[in-house]
Amino acid sequence: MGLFDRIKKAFTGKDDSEEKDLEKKQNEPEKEANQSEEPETKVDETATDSASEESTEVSNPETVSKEEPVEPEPEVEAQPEPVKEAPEEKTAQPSAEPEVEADETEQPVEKPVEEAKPTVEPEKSEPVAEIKDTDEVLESDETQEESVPEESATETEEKDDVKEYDEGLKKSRNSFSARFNRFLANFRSVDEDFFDDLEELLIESDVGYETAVRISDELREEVKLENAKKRSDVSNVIVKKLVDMYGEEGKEEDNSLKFSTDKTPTIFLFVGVNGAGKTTTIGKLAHRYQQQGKKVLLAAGDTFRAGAIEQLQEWGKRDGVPVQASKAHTDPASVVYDAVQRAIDEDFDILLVDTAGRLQNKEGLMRELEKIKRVITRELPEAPQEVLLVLDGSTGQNALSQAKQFNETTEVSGIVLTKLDGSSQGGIVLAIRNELHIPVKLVGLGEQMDDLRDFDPEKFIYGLFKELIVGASNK
Ligand SMILES: Nc1nc2c(ncn2[C@@H]2O[C@H](COP(=O)(O)OP(=O)(O)OP(=O)(O)O)[C@@H](O)[C@H]2O)c(=O)[nH]1
Repeated sequence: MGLFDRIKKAFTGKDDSEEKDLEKKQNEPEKEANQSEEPETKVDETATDSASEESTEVSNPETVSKEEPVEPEPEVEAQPEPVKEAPEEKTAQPSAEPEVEADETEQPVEKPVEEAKPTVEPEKSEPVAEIKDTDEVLESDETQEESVPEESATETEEKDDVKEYDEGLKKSRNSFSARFNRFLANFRSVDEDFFDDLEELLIESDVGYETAVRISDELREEVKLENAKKRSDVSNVIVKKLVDMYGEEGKEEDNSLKFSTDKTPTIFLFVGVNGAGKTTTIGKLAHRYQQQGKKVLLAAGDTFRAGAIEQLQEWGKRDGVPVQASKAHTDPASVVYDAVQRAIDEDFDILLVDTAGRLQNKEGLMRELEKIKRVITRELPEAPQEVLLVLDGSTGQNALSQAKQFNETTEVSGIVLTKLDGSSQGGIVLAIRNELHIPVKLVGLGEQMDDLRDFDPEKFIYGLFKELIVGASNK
């Protein structure tokens, strides 16, 4: 079962693959009859697993004859399908986008404070289902009901997670849904223009140029293969393809954070350009580990900017955790050295290291980050357990090029994608996967302490495509 079917089953209780089988069986005699006239449609070897699995299934003519008659097809030229919660108007962009990498001299970074909390409108009563591991999802509902007499803490967290993804990604979702529906509204037939427009839609959604072309090429085959002609079928094939692709690309990916395997402190080094959200992410993570009863220390390694030290100290106060800091413009490597020593001597569990997002030039910054890393590894050979690159998800392709630059010089082990509660185009996750192969490990879904989540691809995809997935089941 592909990711699309799994997610749909988990959230709607419907299994699209079963419906598909049924439809296939119903259409089989028709196809057989046509085979004598038309050359066989070639199955693209690159087509996704779901499509090829389906296409290889052998239908049983006996079963077919017992099934219900084929539903009448709605008109191709029908009005665009109404899609729930997908307002046509563009959702507001954060008015003050942090100028990444821009000025070399001016310090203050404009912060999109206006975006503070996403306006959490009451969601339509969509049942918040839990996304489980593949195997669990495949289990029957009865099994789950029987074995869960009371809700465990993990389950409550899971539900909170789904809710947070759902609410946090609302703007991104609406923005993508609106584009997608505009695209479908222009749908007349599946021709070259259609695929050109589709490519454009995908590029606008930040999946990256190469990925957009690839998806659109694969869809050419799939639309043909599925014999999709009406708008709802075409829409279904596209959404399914996108969702399955998120799953496909991330199959080998390990999204979990690594911790020290002995008694020495775990060290996470945070890198990324100004305003991406490093300090905020450190503050949120410190809160999380502090709540878990861990002893947390923060290191103010951004000595380039006095404000950055104060900002981290503010978070330290809020979280109730100590901050190792020095005066502005001291060597950040020495601050980090002191912090590592302190973490070892005072038995801290976790040390979170903030770094500068900008120096006079890129080479200087990269050299500084290397030096900081060397200092850490010299003291604790297995540390840092993570070098986390923080990227502002709402900056789209800009985030991707930053990631490429950082990755060339610093060995990045994971990505923190922040501000996904703004109008990001979730496609950036796909672009990062396809072009960088670095796992996203954490996502920022707001500015508050609790608005940080471990990256869960399935919940993310549900948050991003909810209406389209649910809508696809109601076709
Ligand atoms: N909406 C939203 N805002 C965020 C998120 N993460 C960070 N921010 C905001 O982004 C702005 C910049 O965050 P910082 O943590 O200061 O970024 P930084 O990378 O440390 O920047 P420098 O300290 O200048 O290097 C702040 O206003 C944060 O509140 C998020 O997930 N969602």
